[in-house]
Amino acid sequence: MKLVKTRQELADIVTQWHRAGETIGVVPTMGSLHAGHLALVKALDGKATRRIVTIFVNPIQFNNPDDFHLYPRGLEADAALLEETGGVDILYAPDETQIYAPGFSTRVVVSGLDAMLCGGDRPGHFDGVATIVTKLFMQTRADIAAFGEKDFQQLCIVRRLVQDLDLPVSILPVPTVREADQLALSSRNRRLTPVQRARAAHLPASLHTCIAELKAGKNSETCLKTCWQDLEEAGFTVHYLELRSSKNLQATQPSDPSARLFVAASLGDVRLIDNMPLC
Ligand SMILES: Nc1ncnc2c1ncn2[C@@H]1O[C@H](COP(=O)(O)OP(=O)(O)OP(=O)(O)O)[C@@H](O)[C@H]1O
Ligand SMILES: CC(C)(CO)[C@@H](O)C(=O)[O-]
Ligand code: BAL
Repeated sequence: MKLVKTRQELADIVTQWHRAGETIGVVPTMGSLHAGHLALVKALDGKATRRIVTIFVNPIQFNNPDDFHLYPRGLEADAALLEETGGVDILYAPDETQIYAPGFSTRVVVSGLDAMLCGGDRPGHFDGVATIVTKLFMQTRADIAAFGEKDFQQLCIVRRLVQDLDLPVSILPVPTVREADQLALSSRNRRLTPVQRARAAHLPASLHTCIAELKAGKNSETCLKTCWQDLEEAGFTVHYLELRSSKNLQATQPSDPSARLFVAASLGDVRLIDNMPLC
């Protein structure tokens, strides 16, 4: 695996790959890699002949400066994990100068999908995500890109932007990888204290309970209210808990086969998200 830090070096390599008829797969990340990220790399097996993992903690997608400064970072450990796992040709870890030149003022806005759920309590977040993802697609010239279903709204927004801008990349969704207690793996989990980490298991457990009740035909407003209260009793501050369609993220009913339960909730200043389908 080669560590590449400049967009010029990356451009030289991907140009050669394209000339040689290689298919390029990319996994965009913000680092502090875990088994969820490795599952995205693995999902490219048989779909790309060359694989790039990008690591860039993108300042413009953070609405909260503390969240940006406290975001876990560790390039050496990330590089070692990828090297040990194998199958990655390039780790692209640019600094800010390679991404946002002085005077940078363009934003990619996927309107509609960006205002709800995480877009509601992280204003501007998805403009930052759509902008960096578009830039990473251009810089890596990827044919295929893997994204996790843990960040389901992000996945929907990336699909929309690829379709709307005719970008020549296909999007590969990858199911959420979970810990033994069902907590979704996330880089931010590292910021939880041991007590918070133990409590965090309430998040997937409450979603499972809520889904079982919805499927049993109980009133959906009551189920969501009870689930919200359960989470608050477990120490969470709940930002949203909503039933939405996986297809278009619009509000929906439990009888909709595409219905999915979405949650964002914080323990202290660590904000966690999760989502699960009803079917
Ligand atoms: N548990 C997981 N299972 C599958 N994919 C995941 C998981 N966690 C993250 N991903 C995916 O990895 C990619 C990079 O995400 P990112 O680097 O932000 O990691 P993260 O663990 O989601 O961190 P955080 O949510 O704390 O920012 C995204 O496509 C994301 O959906
Ligand atoms: C897609 C992404 C790498 C863009 O910064 C980020 O939002 C993430 O890690 O999910
Ligand atoms: N995993 C999504 C990136 C973020 O929370 O900013």
